[in-house]
Amino acid sequence: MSVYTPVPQSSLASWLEQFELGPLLSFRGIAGGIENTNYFVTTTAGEFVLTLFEHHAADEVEQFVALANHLGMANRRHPQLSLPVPAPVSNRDGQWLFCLEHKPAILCPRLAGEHVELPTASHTCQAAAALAQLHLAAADLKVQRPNARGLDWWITMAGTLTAALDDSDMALLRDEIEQQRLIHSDWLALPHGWIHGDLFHDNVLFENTAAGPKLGAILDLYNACQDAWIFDLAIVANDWCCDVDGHWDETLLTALLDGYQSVRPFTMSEQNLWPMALRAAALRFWLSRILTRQLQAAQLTSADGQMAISKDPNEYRNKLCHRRQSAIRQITPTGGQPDATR
Ligand SMILES: Nc1ncnc2c1ncn2[C@@H]1O[C@H](COP(=O)(O)OP(=O)(O)O)[C@@H](O)[C@H]1O
Ligand SMILES: N[C@@H](CCOP(=O)(O)O)C(=O)O
Repeated sequence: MSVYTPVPQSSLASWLEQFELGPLLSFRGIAGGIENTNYFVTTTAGEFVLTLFEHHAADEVEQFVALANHLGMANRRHPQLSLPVPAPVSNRDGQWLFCLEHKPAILCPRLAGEHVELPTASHTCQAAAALAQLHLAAADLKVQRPNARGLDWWITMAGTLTAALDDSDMALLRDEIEQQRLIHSDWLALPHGWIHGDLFHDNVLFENTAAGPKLGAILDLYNACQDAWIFDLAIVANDWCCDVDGHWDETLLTALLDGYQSVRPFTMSEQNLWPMALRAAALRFWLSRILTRQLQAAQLTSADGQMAISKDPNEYRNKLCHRRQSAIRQITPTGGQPDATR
């Protein structure tokens, strides 16, 4: 499980004394995370999630939390929105960012809902609509955070992988980066803003209601940054709407595109660059999964690592190959909005 930093019960109990949350009743590590250490924590005041950031400095955490607070406020101000994002709880002094076991740490309310293993059209449509709402609601947030896993990072990563990849994967990687480089000025002209950056289906919770599934939580804003909005939707498409080899589920893809465009229709330039956005999104997670594997292997050989969930990088290589080979369907039958209206 992905608990990299153990927190002893006595440390947690005394740390919790600074909040108005009553005493610790129970806690347990959360197996599902990849990057950070997470615990479910129960006190007499309710259920919370403790996150210890394994790879982020305190100032980066402040940026994510600024985004979470901004979205949370938009959600409260506009009840028609569906942006349930967890924002941290403050202690008696108003402090919400802490150092626990030498790591930046926050405590958030546990939001309602469960993970969905096999999203349906309803799940996918709601997630896509929420993503478009997130894009619009974050547009007036002043905090800046460029994408640290964009083109420059792909080029740097490729330079480190000559020994790790075979010749055909290396050729694929180099060619894809070159093709992305060629359209980069068009990419920069796309509608941009804050993106979630990692809205995989394991980062969304749904509640079961009498009226059907209802989006309960949007989690893990820790890859949030500024980039092209359709790149964010392409990340969702590649995870929610196809099999591990990249073959589309047309029903889910239609639900995704309809859900997003019910809130924010595409511009012409977004429609044109959608195929390249799908490829860019596949490339980004192929590379980050390779890096995660390498870091986890290094941790285990240094003997201080614990069992961690590691996702298969080749899934995203295969999706990239599929996106390069297949004819990509048009986003809208009637064409996108002129870019001037964005
Ligand atoms: N506020 C929350 N409410 C409910 N569950 C949460 C909350 N935060 C995290 N979780 C649970 O913890 C899991 C891991 O959290 P996540 O932020 O995705 O970690 P990581 O960054 O390590 O991938 C989530 O998939 C979810 O099951
Ligand atoms: N959801 C991602 C993991 C998160 O991305 P990272 O860049 O923070 O490692 C995946 O499934 O690969």
